[in-house]
Amino acid sequence: MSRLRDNINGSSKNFRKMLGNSFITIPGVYSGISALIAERVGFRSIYLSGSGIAGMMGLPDLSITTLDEVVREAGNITSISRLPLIVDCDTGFGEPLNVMRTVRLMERAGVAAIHIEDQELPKKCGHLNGKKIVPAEDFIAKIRAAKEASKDPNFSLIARTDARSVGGLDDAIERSREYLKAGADIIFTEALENPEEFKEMRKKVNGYLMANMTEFGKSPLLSVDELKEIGYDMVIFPLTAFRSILKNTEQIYSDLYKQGTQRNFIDKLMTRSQYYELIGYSEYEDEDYLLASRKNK
Ligand SMILES: C[C@](O)(C(=O)O)[C@H](CC(=O)O)C(=O)O
Ligand SMILES: [Mg+2]
Repeated sequence: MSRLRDNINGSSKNFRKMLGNSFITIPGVYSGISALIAERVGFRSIYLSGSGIAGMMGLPDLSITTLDEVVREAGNITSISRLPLIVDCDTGFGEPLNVMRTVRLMERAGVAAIHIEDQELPKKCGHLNGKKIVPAEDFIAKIRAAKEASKDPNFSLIARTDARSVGGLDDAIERSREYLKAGADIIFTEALENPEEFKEMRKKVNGYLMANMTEFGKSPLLSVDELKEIGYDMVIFPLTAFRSILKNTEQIYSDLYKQGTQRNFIDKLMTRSQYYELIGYSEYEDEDYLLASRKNK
C-alpha cells in the first residue's frame, strides 16, 4: 500500500474513539518524517506545534506564521501518516470569521483536532510572562464560530486557556467551564504551576482535559502515569523532539566543523538503509508504474 496516504475522513473519527476510552500521549512533530518516526515508535496521535513550525523556519513563536503555512505543513503530515493530527492554531489566525476559515481548511487537510487560545495578538508562548488575554465573551465568539464552520462531525475543537498566568487559577477554571458550555470539546489548561493546580482543574471542570508538558516552562514535568492518576485525558509533549534535534544538530555541525570528517561519529547517524526503510523507499519504487512498464518491456 502506498505511503502517500489519504487521511481525510478517518483520523478525526479515530481520535474521537480514543477520547475518554484511554489516556492519549501525543508527541510534537514538525514534518512528515518526524510523524513517521512517532508512528513507528507506537504513538497513536501526533501534535503539530506552533512553536515547532515557527522554529523549523527559524522564527519565534509570536504568531507570525500564517494560516497558509500551517495548513500546508498539516497537509504534508496527514498525507504521510494516518495518525490523528492535532494542530496548534494559535489564536485562530484572526477574529471569528478567520477562525471559520481556519476550521474549514484544517478539516480539508485531514486534521483531527485543532486548538485555539484566548490570548491577545501578538500571542506568546504560554509559559512566558507578559501575556495578555481577551475577554471571555470574545473567545466564546471564536468557539461558536469554529463549531458553526465545522462540517466534520468528528472534528474536535480544543479550547486553550492562558488565564492561569494572567487572572489566576479561578479565572482559568471559570473560563474552562464557559468554553465547554460554548461547545469546546476539550480544554487545554496552559501553564498550571504545580500538581495541585492540575488536581483542582480536574475537580472543578467537567470535560476532557489536555495537559502540556513542555520543557523549561512553568509546569512541573508530570509523567503520563501521574497525569492519568490525576484524571487528565491527554498530554502533549510539543517540543521534546524539536529541542533534541536542535541540540543534536548543533553537536554534529560543531564536530564536523572541527574534525572535517564524519568518520568519528558515523555511529550517531541513521544509516542509508535504516532511513530508506523508514521512509518506505522501495515501496515507492514498487508502485512506480513507469518503472514497472519499462521493466516489462
Ligand atoms: C504548546 C505550544 O503552544 C506550542 O506551540 O508547541 C507552546 C510550547 C512552548 O513554547 O513551550 C506553548 O506552551 O505555548
Ligand atoms: Mg503554540
